[in-house]
Amino acid sequence: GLRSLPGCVKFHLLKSDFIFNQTNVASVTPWSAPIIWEGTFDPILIDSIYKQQNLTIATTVFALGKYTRFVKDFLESAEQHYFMGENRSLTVRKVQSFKRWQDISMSRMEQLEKLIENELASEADYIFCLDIDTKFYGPWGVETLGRLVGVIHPWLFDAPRNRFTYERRPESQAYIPADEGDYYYAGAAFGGSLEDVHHLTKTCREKLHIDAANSIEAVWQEESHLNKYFLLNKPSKLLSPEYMWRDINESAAQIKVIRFSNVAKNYAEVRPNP
Ligand SMILES: CC(=O)N[C@H]1[C@@H](OP(=O)(O)OP(=O)(O)OC[C@H]2O[C@@H](n3ccc(=O)[nH]c3=O)[C@H](O)[C@@H]2O)O[C@H](CO)[C@H](O)[C@@H]1O
Ligand SMILES: [Mn+2]
Repeated sequence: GLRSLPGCVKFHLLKSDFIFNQTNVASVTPWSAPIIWEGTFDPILIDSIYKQQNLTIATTVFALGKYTRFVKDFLESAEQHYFMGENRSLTVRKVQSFKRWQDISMSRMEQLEKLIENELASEADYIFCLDIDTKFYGPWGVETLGRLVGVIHPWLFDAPRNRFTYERRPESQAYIPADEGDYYYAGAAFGGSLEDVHHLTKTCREKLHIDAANSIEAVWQEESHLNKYFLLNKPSKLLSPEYMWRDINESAAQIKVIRFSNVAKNYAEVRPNP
């Protein structure tokens, strides 16, 4: 039997298949936040834990101009894969639009900040803010919930840090120096508690306004500011690129399941400006 020695740690080996499925990807950040990949969680167990909490999850998408064409597939695929089997309701509202797609994309931060303040903070427990030129192909469930959640960008998940497309001009509020940064996060999906996402959107809105006043626009608009925010405010959970993939027809060895993906689009045709 085991002798109990002073200062001796007993290891309990809890062996279960799903823990050992995924071997070639990091499933934890250097600040000890989980990175969610297929095989790092038991969907049935985690469902049963969250079921008892009776949570409400708000999800926002913007569809302005020709991007309304993406709404149908987004919603129909969400019905099938996004928090499967739960009650849903849909609210549509008019928002201000802009002439440049960059302004539409960036303005989401301020619109979200106000929407959370005025309504969602009292109505939901968690929120996800997603791009509309997207579609669900696999399960997205309670394993994604956390205080502050970022998604690793599908183009840069296996790239070295020096290739990350952070804003590199010190004049911008989104500036990240060459030797800093943890991951490159997608602008197309982020989430968390209403309080944390409110702080995120408020901070990004403030920084976007300062940049605008200084006549500088970050290289990837609000995505650059989101990356700066996540550098200074570490996400409590990261989602792997399974949760924001490039295109359904592309593959990578690390991606066992595509859950949510960009839809291929003709940029010149769908956007109001280059
Ligand atoms: C995969 C990913 O991380 N995508 C990001 C990337 O390019 P994307 O090419 O994904 O940007 P995009 O053209 O999808 O625009 C972002 C979003 O703005 C909305 N929209 C845009 C234009 C328009 O005419 N009507 C409209 O409704 C719509 O919700 C769209 O999903 O960089 C953008 C900022 O540079 C955003 O951070 C996107 O989230
Ligand atoms: Mn997009």
